Amino acid sequence: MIDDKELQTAMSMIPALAGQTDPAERLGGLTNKVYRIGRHCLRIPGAGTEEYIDRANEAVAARAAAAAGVSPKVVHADPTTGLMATEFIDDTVTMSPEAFKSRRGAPGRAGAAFAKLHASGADFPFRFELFAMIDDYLRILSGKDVALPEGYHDVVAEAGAVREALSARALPLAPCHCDPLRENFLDTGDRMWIVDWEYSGMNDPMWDLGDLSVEGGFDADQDEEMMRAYFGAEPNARDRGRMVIYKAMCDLLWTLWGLIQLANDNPAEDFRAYANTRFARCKTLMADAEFSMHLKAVRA
Ligand SMILES: Nc1ncnc2c1ncn2[C@@H]1O[C@H](COP(=O)(O)OP(=O)(O)O)[C@@H](O)[C@H]1O
Ligand SMILES: N[C@@H](CCOP(=O)(O)O)C(=O)O
Repeated sequence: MIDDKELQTAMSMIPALAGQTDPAERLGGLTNKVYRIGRHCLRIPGAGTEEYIDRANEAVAARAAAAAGVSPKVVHADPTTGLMATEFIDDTVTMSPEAFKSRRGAPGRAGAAFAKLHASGADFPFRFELFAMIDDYLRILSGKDVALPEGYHDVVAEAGAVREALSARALPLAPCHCDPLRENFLDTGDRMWIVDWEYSGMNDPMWDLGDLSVEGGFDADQDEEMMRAYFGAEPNARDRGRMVIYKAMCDLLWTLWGLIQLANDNPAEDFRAYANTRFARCKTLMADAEFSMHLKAVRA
């Protein structure tokens, strides 16, 4: 008997879970409550996520990603409340920077999973556009009592050159995950599953690769392995450049996401430190001599 009112209510709303007697095991999760219950994974949306997550978009994307063969089958997805259940994928390792290093071929398997997703032909309802997302998060934050890191607006202004370079030679939009945290990658050793479609949308496909590189703490060899598996060949300077530029840009965006968590009193971690660390890394990456070289390659 599950002794948790919220969990019981959630289960009662999902036909596949109603009346289940298997014990519920709480899994990791930064903003939501995620449980394993028998053959299923149940996700109860976290407080405040309705401000910035479109659950109808997520439901479409999660189903399309499952159809593309990169994500577990969706058993239930309520486009209004965001209550979701998927098939639980057994015998996987939830990825971490250490696991991406120690599990041979893991960056390549992640690259191959992205290639499958991006080439799937899926049409996600949301358009994930970095600078529109920054504006949106700034608007949400303007109604909250949280200070931006000093110099944030200056760096956004500086990123104007990045925006111009990226749009000068824009790649066709692809259905992207857009939030490839390492914990969203589940490795069987033969293939990489991807979960959690909350932020997904049509996007520049190189965003997914750059973001995973940062989240997975990849070194240059791991970047190359991921890109070679993705392209099925050595990447050209322009694609490599886009990937590297997005490493800094995802830090610029997720800094604001961290501040929203801080304002919403999310207890999962110290989100002031999280935002400061991401913003500092963004500035370091943008100041690197290689960054200008990659910008040049993107424009060429
Ligand atoms: N279908 C699934 N099968 C196995 N494990 C899963 C599944 N879905 C999620 N998980 C595990 O639960 C964790 C948290 O899920 P996630 O949806 O990413 O929550 P959050 O968005 O709050 O981080 C994942 O890191 C993964 O380990
Ligand atoms: N987009 C954020 C993390 C979102 O985490 P989730 O666990 O709520 O999906 C980031 O990249 O930091």
